[in-house]
Amino acid sequence: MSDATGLVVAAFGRHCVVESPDGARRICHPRGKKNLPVVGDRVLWQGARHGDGEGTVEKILERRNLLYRQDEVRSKSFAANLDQVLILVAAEPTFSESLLTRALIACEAAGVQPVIALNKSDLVAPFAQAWQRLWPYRHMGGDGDGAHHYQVLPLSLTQSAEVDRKALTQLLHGKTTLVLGPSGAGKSTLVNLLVPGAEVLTGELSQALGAGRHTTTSTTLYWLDGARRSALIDSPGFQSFGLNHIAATDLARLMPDFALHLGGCRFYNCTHLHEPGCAVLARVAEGQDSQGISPWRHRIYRELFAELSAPAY
Ligand SMILES: Nc1nc2c(ncn2[C@@H]2O[C@H](COP(=O)(O)OP(=O)(O)OP(=O)(O)O)[C@@H](O)[C@H]2O)c(=O)[nH]1
Ligand SMILES: [Zn+2]
Repeated sequence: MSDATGLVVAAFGRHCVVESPDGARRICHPRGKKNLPVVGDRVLWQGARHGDGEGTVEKILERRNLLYRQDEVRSKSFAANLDQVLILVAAEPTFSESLLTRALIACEAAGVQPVIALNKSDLVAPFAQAWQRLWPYRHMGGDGDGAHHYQVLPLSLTQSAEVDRKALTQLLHGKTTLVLGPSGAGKSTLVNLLVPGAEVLTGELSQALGAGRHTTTSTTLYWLDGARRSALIDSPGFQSFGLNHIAATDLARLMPDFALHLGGCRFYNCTHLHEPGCAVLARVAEGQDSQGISPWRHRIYRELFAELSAPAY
């Protein structure tokens, strides 16, 4: 029997669900222990000989990109072959700027475009404050054409559902988008708004996969259109976001507000922590300057630099 192609649309531990081009789905198991398939992977698979309807993933086709985090002890892949990542935070609970920055750096390192959404604009005062905290992200890398800033989308998923659905549908059109966000920001609300019946679908998948198996975490791909061109990938929340796969000396290049000034330091191997003649340090200041670097961002950089320079043990 020759191998067929398919797309991984769900992953639960070591098992995954592979969708064929005709839309049929089946549970598949990876061949080896290494190189587990992740959601978004294009794979070659084969049906089992004994005909229980399940299959085996024979090969993972070359990935365009892979977004993952690398904590001290383990690596956690989010998904592969992404066009963009939607990072959903909210006015409340207050989001961690460090986690946001880490997610953005991981996106830059993977070569995937991040978009930030700030939910709960109906909570007027906390929203205004959060929107202000996001000022550097809305302007970093300079203003004007070709500037490398991040799109920041205000949302109120429960109060202006229809308006938000339109904006999001446009943003996600024709793309494969991973949604990341801390618990409580409104990720389930967003998925259910865009994919009516998502909960039922996930329930069915978990049940099919869960029979006699331990299923805890899951990542699921949902199609947003009948033509199956726009996809939304939902993955479990996270409390930490390790970047141990990134070298400390690469951090500045992956932070657009720092990257803007990299040619200007006196020393070619400047760490932008303490050196005289550092063009990055010269731009660290309070206030609204699209060429500037907020003290918060520099503090996060300093922490990350220390974390990634520490010897592994
Ligand atoms: N005020 C307000 N509340 C919202 C909005 N969107 C979601 N919520 C509420 O925020 C809470 C968290 O929303 P969820 O969608 O469950 O968030 P989640 O990110 O999936 O959180 P977990 O399930 O913990 O991962 C719920 O009580 C929602 O009703 C919004 O636009 N405004
Ligand atoms: Zn420097």
